[in-house]
Amino acid sequence: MPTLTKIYTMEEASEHNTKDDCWVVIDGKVYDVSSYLDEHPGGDDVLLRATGKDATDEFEDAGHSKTARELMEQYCIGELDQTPPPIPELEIVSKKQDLKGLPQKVLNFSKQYWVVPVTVVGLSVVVGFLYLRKK
Ligand code: HEM
Repeated sequence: MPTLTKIYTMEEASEHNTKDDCWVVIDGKVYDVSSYLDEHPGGDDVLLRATGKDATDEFEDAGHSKTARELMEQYCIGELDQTPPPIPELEIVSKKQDLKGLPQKVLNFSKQYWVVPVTVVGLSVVVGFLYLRKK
């Protein structure tokens, strides 16, 4: 009969981070080492510091023996949820929405872009006319 493996998220596993309730995550597996803390030859402090994250590197760095690896199976309570987090939907911001943030005055001005050149040409005509009349 197949055995059901309990799946935990890293968030769930990291909630167990005290001397009385200590879980560690090593190589995708979750271990409840609460009862092993006092016996651990490497000390309880290293295990407590290894909670709330993937402690695979720390475990491997300590150079654990084959015996240690066999022993740890006793404490395995499940596996880590490895499903990748969903990719957030890209927020498509249309140009129209983008313009919503601009002040109304700027928007109104951009609609009347022709006002500036027309004013310049108009003034030039008036100045030119006055200049010619003076002559
Ligand atoms: C279920 C998990 C674990 C078990 C069963 C376990 C078991 C053991 C055992 C039996 C030893 C004695 C040396 C050996 O036989 O290799 C040991 C040493 C040690 N362990 Fe662990 N360990 C576990 C997790 C960890 C973790 C997560 C870390 C690091 C964050 C760690 C760090 C150490 C250190 C630093 C030593 C001392 C090595 C030395 O003095 O040479 N252990 N462990």
